[in-house]
Amino acid sequence: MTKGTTLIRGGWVIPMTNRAVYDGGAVLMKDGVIGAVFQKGDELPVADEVVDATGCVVMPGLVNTHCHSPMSLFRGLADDMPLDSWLNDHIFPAEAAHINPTTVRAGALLSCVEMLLSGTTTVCDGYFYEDEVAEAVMEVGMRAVLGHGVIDFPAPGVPDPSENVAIAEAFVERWKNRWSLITPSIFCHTPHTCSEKTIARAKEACRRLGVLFQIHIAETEDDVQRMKEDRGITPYQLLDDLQVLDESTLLIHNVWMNDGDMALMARHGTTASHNPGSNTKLASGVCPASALMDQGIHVGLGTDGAASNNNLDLFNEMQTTAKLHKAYSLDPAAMDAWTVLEMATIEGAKAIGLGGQIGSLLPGKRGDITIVDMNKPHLTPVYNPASHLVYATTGADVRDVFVDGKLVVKEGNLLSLDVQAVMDEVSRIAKKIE
Ligand SMILES: CSC[C@H]1O[C@@H](n2cnc3c(O)ncnc32)[C@H](O)[C@@H]1O
Ligand SMILES: [Zn+2]
Repeated sequence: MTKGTTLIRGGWVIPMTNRAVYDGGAVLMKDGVIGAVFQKGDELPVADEVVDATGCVVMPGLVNTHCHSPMSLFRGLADDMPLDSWLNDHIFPAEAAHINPTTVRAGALLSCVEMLLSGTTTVCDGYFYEDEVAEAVMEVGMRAVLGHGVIDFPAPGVPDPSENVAIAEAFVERWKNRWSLITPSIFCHTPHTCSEKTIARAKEACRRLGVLFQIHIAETEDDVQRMKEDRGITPYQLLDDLQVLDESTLLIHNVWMNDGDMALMARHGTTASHNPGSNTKLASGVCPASALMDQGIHVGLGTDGAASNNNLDLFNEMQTTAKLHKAYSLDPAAMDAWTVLEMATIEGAKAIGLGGQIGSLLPGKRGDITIVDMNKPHLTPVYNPASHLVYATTGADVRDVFVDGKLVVKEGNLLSLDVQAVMDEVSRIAKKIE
């Protein structure tokens, strides 16, 4: 099923343009774009294709605001340890030994398959050999913001760090107008592993090319302590001094921050990615996501890579988000289901610069739609579909997925490629890694 007109009818339509559920509603797509959303009783148009979504939720495709898609290669390789040893003793050595264009492509394909099958239609990614990630994204048929990695030591595909920003810039030039579903970007690793000069040059390139700048920040207490000891400022003050904070900068993690840091983000319109699965597994801490949103900051949800999560299921991430913040604040009303659903859809889309294109079923936006089957024992009965999406659904409940109006997952099966072959290739590579 490709473009033309498609009518998805029946079920609970949750457009995320407001906090409404249209029981027995319908959605019309025309030429890959949302044409109209109907409520029960509205006269429905004739369409080329009709999808019966009775017993299902029809919602915008989920938006994963932070991932390193090739890292599914390292899923389960190093668990139950803090970020510092996970990264320095296990992941960086594994990357130095095993990351090359072939392995990046295989890992990225596997991650894209996992994300699409679990209802995520857009991912904001960052890694090395990002051209290979882009090729994988195109092959599978997903939407993505892809950041080429920048770090001030030798990295996969970037043996000479003095060329890191130039290589990232060339990636952006190559992909800027290549395929409508791919938006290129530049990803600086952290304010510790990139010098002030590197960060400033990378952001200057992003401004000139009109693309998103991404950076991990304040992930652990030690990250912030070291910066305070070395320079007497917080990482946020550093980025402010370097004039990096604006609406096209996505700050990832934001765990150890103070009121002044939040005020800086709010003043500049800087956006945030909240990654509770990774932050809890690495015991990094809890991002003050509610306080950020109270300041008007757009906060999206991210899985981070599968090596620190260890899955890429945004339904799982939504549940973690809601429960973590309730337990942490001792307030059961904190992070209610609608707030979390907004983070996984419209707020995430805004956070990565795609708020005008995706994240809700507003007429004129691209046709990225996830259909979730509620006819399951663990989703019965249905009083409130929004509640089920956050507290009871898993990615395995996703039935159909459309990206840009094209059906890519049908009845739980990926249409674009052979999933077993993708899994086999990653298992083959993993034999050399262990
Ligand atoms: C330039 S981004 C790719 C780079 O980042 C590493 N990475 C993956 N997850 C994390 C994390 O949570 N904190 C810091 N760095 C991370 C990844 O291994 C790549 O080397
Ligand atoms: Zn990350």
